[in-house]
Amino acid sequence: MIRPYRPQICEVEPRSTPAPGTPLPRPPLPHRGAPWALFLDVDGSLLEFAASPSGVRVPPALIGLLQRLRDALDGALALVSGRGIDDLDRLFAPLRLPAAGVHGCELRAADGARRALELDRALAARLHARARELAAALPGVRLEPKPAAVALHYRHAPALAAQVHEGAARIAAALPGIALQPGAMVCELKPAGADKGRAVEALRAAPPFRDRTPVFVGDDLTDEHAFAAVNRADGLSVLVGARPSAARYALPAPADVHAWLRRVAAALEQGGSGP
Ligand SMILES: O=P(O)(O)OC[C@H]1O[C@H](O[C@H]2O[C@H](CO)[C@@H](O)[C@H](O)[C@H]2O)[C@H](O)[C@@H](O)[C@@H]1O
Repeated sequence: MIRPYRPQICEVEPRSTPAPGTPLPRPPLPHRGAPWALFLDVDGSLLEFAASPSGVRVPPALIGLLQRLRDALDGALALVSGRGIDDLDRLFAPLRLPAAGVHGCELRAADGARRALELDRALAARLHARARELAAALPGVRLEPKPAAVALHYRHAPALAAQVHEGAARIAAALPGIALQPGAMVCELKPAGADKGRAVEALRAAPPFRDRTPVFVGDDLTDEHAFAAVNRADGLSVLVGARPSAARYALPAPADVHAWLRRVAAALEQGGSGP
């Protein structure tokens, strides 16, 4: 039997500059008097990866847990994803949480107000046409069109990874204003001005996120922008998995994220876990 790889995680306080290869510590629990704002990535962090974007399973208990966290944080809980916000609402129904979608192209504030970075129509048409052509030339590569972006998935054709990245890089080079966003068995093309770090900063500019310690949990390269943003704000950056990262804490897998979030919810409901 092949056992899934579970990186070793140690239980010590983080050092400011861990030596390369040193396991990151597990994240702490909230303390009284230092309220958190929680920002959660979705695929690979809250949800296990699936064969296709529509194949993911949201455990029913996760919906209840997110609801508890939102209430205990006075609303300061947001999803920050490469998926569009409508897709997030469908997955996490009946919740409609504050969110950043499509790597920060879409934002929904706590009061429900939405804004979106829109691509020029002609540019969007060229982007989608070039991405369709590339996917058609690479059997097994699947196209996921999104508002203002496009994802080229090669989970079903891993041998084509290099061709997908090279083809996507050619598209980005030909279309000013479009940038590459590599991810888990995927290469995405998105507006150059959008990333998850800016999305977290935009959400933090308004209540209930403002003046709270930002805590970001993510697994992928797109999440590095958000790790950097919360590190700048003296927040907590939590990597799901094990790889070189700007994150200062780590958890091995989504199941461990759920377990930690349950402890966070319990600590918040009891008024914080310490002085
Ligand atoms: O920022 P995230 O919430 O982590 O979203 C990143 C991308 O996630 C989805 O793709 C990934 O998950 C799929 C389902 O498990 C998997 O099949 C795929 O290989 C992964 O790359 C989503 O489809 C993308 O739109 C998101 O950008």
